[in-house]
Amino acid sequence: MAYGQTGTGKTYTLARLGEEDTAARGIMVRAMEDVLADVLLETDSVSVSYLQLYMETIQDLLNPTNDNISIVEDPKSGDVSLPGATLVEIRDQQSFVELLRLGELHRFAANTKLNTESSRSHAILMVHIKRSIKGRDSALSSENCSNSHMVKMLKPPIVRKGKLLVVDLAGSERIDKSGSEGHILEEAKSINMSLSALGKFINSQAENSGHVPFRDSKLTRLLCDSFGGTARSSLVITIGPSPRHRGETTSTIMFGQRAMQVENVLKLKEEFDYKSLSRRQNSQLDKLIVEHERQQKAFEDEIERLTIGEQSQISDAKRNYADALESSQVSAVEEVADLKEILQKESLLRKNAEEEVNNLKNLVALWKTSEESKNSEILKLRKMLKEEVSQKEKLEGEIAILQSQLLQLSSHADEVNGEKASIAKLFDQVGLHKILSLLEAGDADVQIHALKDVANLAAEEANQDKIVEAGGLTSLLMLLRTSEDEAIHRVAAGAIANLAMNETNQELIMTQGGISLLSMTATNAEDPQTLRMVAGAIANLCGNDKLQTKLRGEGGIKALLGMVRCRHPDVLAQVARGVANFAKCESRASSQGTKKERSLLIEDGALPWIVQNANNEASPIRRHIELALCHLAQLEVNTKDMISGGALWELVRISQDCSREDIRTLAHRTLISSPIFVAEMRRLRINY
Ligand SMILES: Nc1ncnc2c1ncn2[C@@H]1O[C@H](COP(=O)(O)OP(=O)(O)OP(=O)(O)O)[C@@H](O)[C@H]1O
Repeated sequence: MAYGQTGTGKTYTLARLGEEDTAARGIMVRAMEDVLADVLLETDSVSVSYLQLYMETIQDLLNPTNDNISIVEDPKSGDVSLPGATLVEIRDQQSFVELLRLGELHRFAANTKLNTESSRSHAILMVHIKRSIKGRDSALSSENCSNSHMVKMLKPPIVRKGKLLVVDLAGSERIDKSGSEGHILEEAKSINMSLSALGKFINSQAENSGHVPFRDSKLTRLLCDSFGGTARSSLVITIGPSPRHRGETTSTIMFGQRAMQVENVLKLKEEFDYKSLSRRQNSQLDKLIVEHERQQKAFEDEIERLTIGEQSQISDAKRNYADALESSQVSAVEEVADLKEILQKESLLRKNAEEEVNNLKNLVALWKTSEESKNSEILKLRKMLKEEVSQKEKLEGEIAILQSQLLQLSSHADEVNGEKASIAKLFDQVGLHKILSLLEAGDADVQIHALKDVANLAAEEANQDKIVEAGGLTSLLMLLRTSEDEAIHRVAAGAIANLAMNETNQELIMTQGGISLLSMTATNAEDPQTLRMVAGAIANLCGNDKLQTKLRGEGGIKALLGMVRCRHPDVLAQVARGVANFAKCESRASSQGTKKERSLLIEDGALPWIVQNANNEASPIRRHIELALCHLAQLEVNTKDMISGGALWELVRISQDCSREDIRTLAHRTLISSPIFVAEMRRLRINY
């Protein structure tokens, strides 16, 4: 606030704009520069009113038509405000300077109207500064919408306020000195009155008196919250250096001295910013509404989605239930049918079981009735058994005596070696049945002696039928089958060979499996005499026209030919005899027209051995083989094999060199009767 005599530089000090020279800037411009330098656009606001107080009337320098602005005092805080004054928000220094220029222009126009260069009014620049205090109400900016945050939002933000008054007081001068009168006088009185009231106001504050008379003028009413108290106050006093203004100067200095005694206690002014709170709450509410609508929409979508899913599941469950119900009904029907079938089977089984039980009951009854008769029969049988046992003991005694006699006779028979009279005597004395029964004796010596006797008996044709009828053949074959003694095999085979001379016996031997047993014995035997007996038996069988196929089929031919492994001439002679017998039968069958196939001997691979032994040194062998070749040559189907096997040369030799004339003739006749042999001999240039 500038106080001083008219024309001493108050306006110069406060209101100069200093546009051309920054050093000439007044306090108003400099103060605004300081304010704007600290302003934060986000939180702070700076707004300005520019007024003048003239004749106790407050006029708006920013809007001259607004010329009677009333003062409002807050009874609680004591704050003074001018709600009717134009309030312009300042963003930068330039706009403020423009505003000051506009205000000065209006003030200058008023002074001109009054025909004075002097300022006859108090010019008042009011700068309002507000700053929102952050941090204390940070919750208000939260985007969250929880209840706890909502509670915090009810607490309004704080706004810190400041007010700067720059007052260019009208000049103080003594009325008498200025010599004014009329309106000027009234004007001067008004100025003096207000300055006087200001002086009293300052005095009372300087003296710290309980009563501060600020209602005496509008100037003090305007300044009551800005000078002293909680405000910081600065007073510029201006004086005129001329001695003639000594009194004014003294008065001005004394005014200043009093003002210096005013004490002030600075206090921050803060208040709740309910407007900001309301704006923020509205904004927050809008966001909450949007969020709520979004969540509502999401909830409805989720409900719809779940409903669709549930409906799908319900329809699936219904369908599955229907399927399950249908399949369970089908399976139930099938199960009932199965159970019925099982029940029928069980009923049938039960019925059968009941019948079985009845049958068993009947059998038990029968058994009980027949038990007594059986018991008596058992007693009878036991009695018979007892008699049989005593009879058996008696017979065993007889057998022992006979065995003794037999041994004596047998040794005697061996001594006379083949005397038929002795054998016949034996036959008559002992009896065939008893001799055959000794074949089963446990004593090996008795057994072999009995066997030799049977073999000797079988050598005579008269005895053969009797031996067979008495079961001798069966016993002999049994010995081949069961005995492991080769001597027994040899004698038994000899006996069988003797019996095999008879055509009827030959068939019996075959029927009772004799071929297999003889073949088995031939395979296992090593002794040439055993082989000779076996070969002799088979050779006899080979002479039976009816048994050709069966003999060969049961392995008889192979067994016969297999025995040539033993090179003993007696064995080979029997083999050759068998081959000749077999070939003779085939030849006979061929001439009768019952055989047309190739010889079974050739089939079984006998030809090479026959050709090889056709000129054997041993005459029995050679003779049988020569006969065999002649018989084989009788079959036209054998000729090719015989030619390729070298038999033709042997036949030619036989027909020319054989010692027996009948064989020579047979060979010759055979050769010339075969066109194939004739053609081959011609091809080979054999001069025949
Ligand atoms: N320090 C100064 N240097 C130069 N000139 C000055 C100085 N102070 C004031 N003046 C000049 O004196 C004249 C009057 O000054 P100014 O108008 O500021 O006085 P005032 O105290 O405001 O007068 P009033 O009370 O009548 O309005 C002006 O022309 C001004 O330029």
